[in-house]
Amino acid sequence: MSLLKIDRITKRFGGVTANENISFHVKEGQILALIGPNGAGKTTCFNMIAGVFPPSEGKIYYDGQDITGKKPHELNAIGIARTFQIVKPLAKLTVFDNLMVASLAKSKNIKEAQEKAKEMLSFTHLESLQHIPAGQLSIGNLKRLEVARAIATRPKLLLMDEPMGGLTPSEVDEAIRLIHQIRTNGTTIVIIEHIMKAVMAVSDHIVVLQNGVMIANGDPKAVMNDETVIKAYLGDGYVKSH
Ligand SMILES: Nc1ncnc2c1ncn2[C@@H]1O[C@H](COP(=O)(O)OP(=O)(O)OP(=O)(O)O)[C@@H](O)[C@H]1O
Repeated sequence: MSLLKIDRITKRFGGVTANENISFHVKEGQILALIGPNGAGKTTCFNMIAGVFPPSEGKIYYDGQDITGKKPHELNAIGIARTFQIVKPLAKLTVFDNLMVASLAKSKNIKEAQEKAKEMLSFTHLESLQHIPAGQLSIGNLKRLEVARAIATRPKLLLMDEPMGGLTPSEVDEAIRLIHQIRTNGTTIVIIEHIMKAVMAVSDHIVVLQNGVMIANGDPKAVMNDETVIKAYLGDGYVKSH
């Protein structure tokens, strides 16, 4: 069953058409990667799903419900969470308190929120850093905190905007493991990512955008071997996988 269905969405900013007539769906329990060159329209598409702004045309359905034009807090309440490309923690609060703030957004029960915050610390391997102000974390740990904050609200659908940007190769491997674990725990994921190794390691399905238009949509191997995708995105030096 589809958890998320994007139905012919278009977004115009004045004279710029950032997304044009885009349709795809994400099955429950799957990971869909949204890829494409800089300026392709990936973040615009995310912003519409996350309720930052509505599409100019088209509809978005979540769990069978029309959510077009709903606000981020309304979407959060029905199980949609998001991580940002530029991570913005509450810099002066400790790692633990950042997770408390996130947990309390869902449950007003302090004990329950503390339990959830501890569970998220352990899940993202941040226990040893829990008393440190979030502003002092490395990029890798900040990205982990960002994921922990998003999943503390127990989402059914998690939108991840470039979770691996700026990570070292071993941190990328760690992030891949974390994403698999989140999916195993029952969360469906849509991820924007530029690191192709990570995209291939996590995704069940890939959608490729270029200049606001969807140029491919399908199984990762088939998409990566598609001539249009290779030309548009991967470059002539890319070697097909078989
Ligand atoms: N708020 C806005 N107002 C005007 N134009 C915008 C706005 N947001 C995005 N655009 C334009 O829409 C197009 C798509 O941008 P978008 O940020 O969605 O691409 P992207 O694929 O996420 O790129 P990147 O990989 O660099 O983050 C670009 O031409 C961008 O300049």
